[in-house]
Amino acid sequence: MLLLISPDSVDEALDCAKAAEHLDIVDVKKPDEGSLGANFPWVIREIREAIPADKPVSATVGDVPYKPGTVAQAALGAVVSGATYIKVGLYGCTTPEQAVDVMRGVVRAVKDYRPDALVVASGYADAHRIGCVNPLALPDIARRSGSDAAMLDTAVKDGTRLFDHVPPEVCAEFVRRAHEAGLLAALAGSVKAGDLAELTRIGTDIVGVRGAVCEGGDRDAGRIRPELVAAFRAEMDRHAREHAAAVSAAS
Ligand SMILES: O=C[C@H](O)COP(=O)(O)O
Repeated sequence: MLLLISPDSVDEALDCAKAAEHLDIVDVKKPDEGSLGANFPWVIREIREAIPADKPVSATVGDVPYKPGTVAQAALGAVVSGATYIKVGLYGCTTPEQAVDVMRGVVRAVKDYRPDALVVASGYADAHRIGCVNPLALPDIARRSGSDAAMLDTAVKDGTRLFDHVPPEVCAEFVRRAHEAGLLAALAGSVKAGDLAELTRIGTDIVGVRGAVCEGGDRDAGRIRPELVAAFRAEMDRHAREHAAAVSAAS
């Protein structure tokens, strides 16, 4: 499982860089503009320059409306700025057809510019609170649009978590559908170290985290701490070892 960490500024990304050996993807966002709020192009560029070249930079394009042209242009901005994971939060899409429309535009805009960049179609575990597409529709939306990954995060950061809205067995079905479609499955939403056993067991490819690696567990007032990133990674590695041992004992 890969660890994606979301700094909100160049300063925080520099703290991520201090823990670079413990993380896999640096995800640029602007949390004060929403769960998948988009940051400025120059921030993406500066963060790309600040972190080791072997660590991919991801950028969120926003909690987007159903405006395929606008979103495709924003996604191009993210990839031109140096991100190679382009994450789109399908906030304003109320049907899978609308979501596929948006993501097809993004895939074309991104891959015409940089064919090796990965496009991530993100829905929300708490979709019922905001009226957007159902979490389990995401793998098919990602497949139909030519995206590379399906993701879930939470839209409302009020302390409720991924598993509060989409229980582990439903997340397992999400991962199963994503893999069946040949996609990566990414999960986030106030994930804590205590969720890692389940996330590992169900075969999650990427776990996205912010609050759990911020001081005081506070994604807004706290700042990402390198030692918390290292501790979270140690827990991930422990669960990976335990899971591998259990699988081999059962076979
Ligand atoms: O993509 C990951 C998100 O930034 C997760 O943030 P969170 O762990 O604070 O919900």
